[in-house]
Amino acid sequence: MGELRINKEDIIRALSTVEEPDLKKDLVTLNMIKDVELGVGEVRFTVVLTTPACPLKELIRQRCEDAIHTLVDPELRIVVNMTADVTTTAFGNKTILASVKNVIAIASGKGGVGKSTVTANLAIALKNAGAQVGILDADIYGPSIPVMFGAEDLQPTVTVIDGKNMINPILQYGIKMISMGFLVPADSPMVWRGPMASQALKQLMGDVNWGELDYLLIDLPPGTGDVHLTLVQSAPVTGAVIVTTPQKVALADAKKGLQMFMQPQINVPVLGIVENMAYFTPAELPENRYYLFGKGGGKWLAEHYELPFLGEIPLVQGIREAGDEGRPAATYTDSLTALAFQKTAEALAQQVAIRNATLEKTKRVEMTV
Ligand SMILES: Nc1ncnc2c1ncn2[C@@H]1O[C@H](COP(=O)(O)OP(=O)(O)OP(=O)(O)O)[C@@H](O)[C@H]1O
Repeated sequence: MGELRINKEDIIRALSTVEEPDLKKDLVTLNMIKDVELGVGEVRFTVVLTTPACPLKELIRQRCEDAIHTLVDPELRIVVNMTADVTTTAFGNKTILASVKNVIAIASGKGGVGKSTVTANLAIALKNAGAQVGILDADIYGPSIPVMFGAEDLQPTVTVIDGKNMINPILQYGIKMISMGFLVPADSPMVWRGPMASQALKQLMGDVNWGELDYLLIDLPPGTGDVHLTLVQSAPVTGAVIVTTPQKVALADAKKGLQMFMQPQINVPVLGIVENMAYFTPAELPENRYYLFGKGGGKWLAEHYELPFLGEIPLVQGIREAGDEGRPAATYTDSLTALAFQKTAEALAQQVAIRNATLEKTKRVEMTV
């Protein structure tokens, strides 16, 4: 114990044998170990993860403890403080969304597959893990985020910053949010809404006082259209998530959605697929699963395109009711539904971290068309 005269270098050497399972480098090389302090019979240090929603948190902690016990002293008391500093590749000469670390587009090919529901609940799950999260509801054809968060009667306020009018996002359940619904009248004709939508999206990215965010989730309209192009042309998008149901028709449209992001001129990494309404589970029989829309379609799509499968969300009455009540299901943290969203959010945060560690910086898409 104390008389072995352990020093900080011994601890660092031991921790440099612990590999970050996703990033495939050791924790010391990745600069994830901070504040090593030795006391009598005890060592304390901090592990700075790449996301607070890291699904490997406990595994990493265990491996650190094992390495020190094996290589330094089997008796040493170890106190590991796990924190996170969310990574980004978007900083630099970025002017739009300058304080947002990761812009994540949530898309679906087909309408009504639950894209907004998934966006709302992933945001809550990421926030519950400790991240700073915002939602930009860019779904011009049915901006449902305000209703899902019970915010439909709220109006954003404006603050003047450096002589410029900035819109303050609405804060509900710890999520900063803004919606197209606040800017584009829902009853305006479709032909107007198209060009207005692109303009409004630029405004919602550029003129909103977002503050510092780890993740900004953009709820896109279904399909592939002007709003999608405006997004990738105006802001560096970290990656896209495709939401689908297991149904054949939804999968066919989901393919179109993901192919759009994968086009060489657009080249936004697809972070993964979420399968919503994967199976029906009655509240009174949570063990029973009924595959109403077919089984495993989302997983198949992910495998086919060699993309990560982020998770499956059951079809449950509670999710629909929570959405209608204005309080997303993931806020009821002890439910099975919240667990499904938590797992999916962790898988998403993990893919963002891997993407930031391995791929090149996000760029705005330059297009001449
Ligand atoms: N897993 C689920 N379980 C139960 N109901 C769900 C689930 N996912 C979505 N819903 C319900 O399905 C309806 C459509 O969902 P949502 O509005 O999220 O879809 P969307 O894909 O965003 O639609 P849009 O085409 O309007 O953009 C909503 O009433 C929602 O509450």
